Amino acid sequence: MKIGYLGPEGSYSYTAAKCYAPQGTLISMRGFREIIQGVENGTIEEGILPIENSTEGAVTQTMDALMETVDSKIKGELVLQIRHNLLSLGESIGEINYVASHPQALEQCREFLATHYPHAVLIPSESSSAACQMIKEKDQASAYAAIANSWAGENNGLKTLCKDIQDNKNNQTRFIIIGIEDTITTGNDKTSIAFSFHEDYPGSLYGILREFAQEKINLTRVESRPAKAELGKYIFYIDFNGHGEDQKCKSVLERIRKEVNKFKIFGSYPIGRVY
Ligand SMILES: O=C(O)C(=O)Cc1ccccc1
Repeated sequence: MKIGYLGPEGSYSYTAAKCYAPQGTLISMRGFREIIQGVENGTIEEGILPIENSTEGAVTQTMDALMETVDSKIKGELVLQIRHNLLSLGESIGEINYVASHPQALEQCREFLATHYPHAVLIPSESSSAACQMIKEKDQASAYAAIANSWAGENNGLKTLCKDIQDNKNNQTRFIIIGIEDTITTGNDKTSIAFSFHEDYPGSLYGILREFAQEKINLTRVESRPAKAELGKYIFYIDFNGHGEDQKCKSVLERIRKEVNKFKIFGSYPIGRVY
């Protein structure tokens, strides 16, 4: 099984992919869009993408990329406990002037950085492990630090200057697995959908939420994202307990489809575990 992840090796996505498929063939990729495209054109069978974090909320790049999927669906999920470390080729904490990592990781360590490195220049990178590779090649490498896991650091000859620097000790990221095939009901599933309204009217969103309430279907996540057409237009994202093929969910989805303008079912999948 070929599984695409945001590489290079040692990223948090790599760790998540290892947890999901210890025997899988992991393929390093450069971005979330490439992973989805890879699944859709068959160069990889599955892809793993971070979708939300307990501190920072939605991974908006993934949310937006999901709206563009054609054949691929969410087929699974897992939650990864994430501990960030400050890594450098140098050994002195005081010398650091630049801190590089994936924007999500920089955000999750915002207070730590503001307290200890208020003057450091933050360098957003493609991934935490790409940041490790990049800083070790700098001329004044001891002025650079990366935020990543220690394994990514060791892989690049970096030392761990500071451990557990995430602002919230219980820092968890949920990853989704995308693939092409439909899943079957397991009895412990979740479904992800998105929709938008043609026009704004009182009670539009309430009407949708009421459908779930009436069937006693539990919502596990509600998000909105700009529709990117004009200010004030949104796409709503909802995750709920149940599989789209369960009779109760199926009839709710059919009713919702009639009430909204754009409607997309991202997939139904077994509720994931925490690693
Ligand atoms: O940069 C990485 O290592 C990633 O896999 C993206 C990411 C960053 C921070 C938390 C979860 C995923």
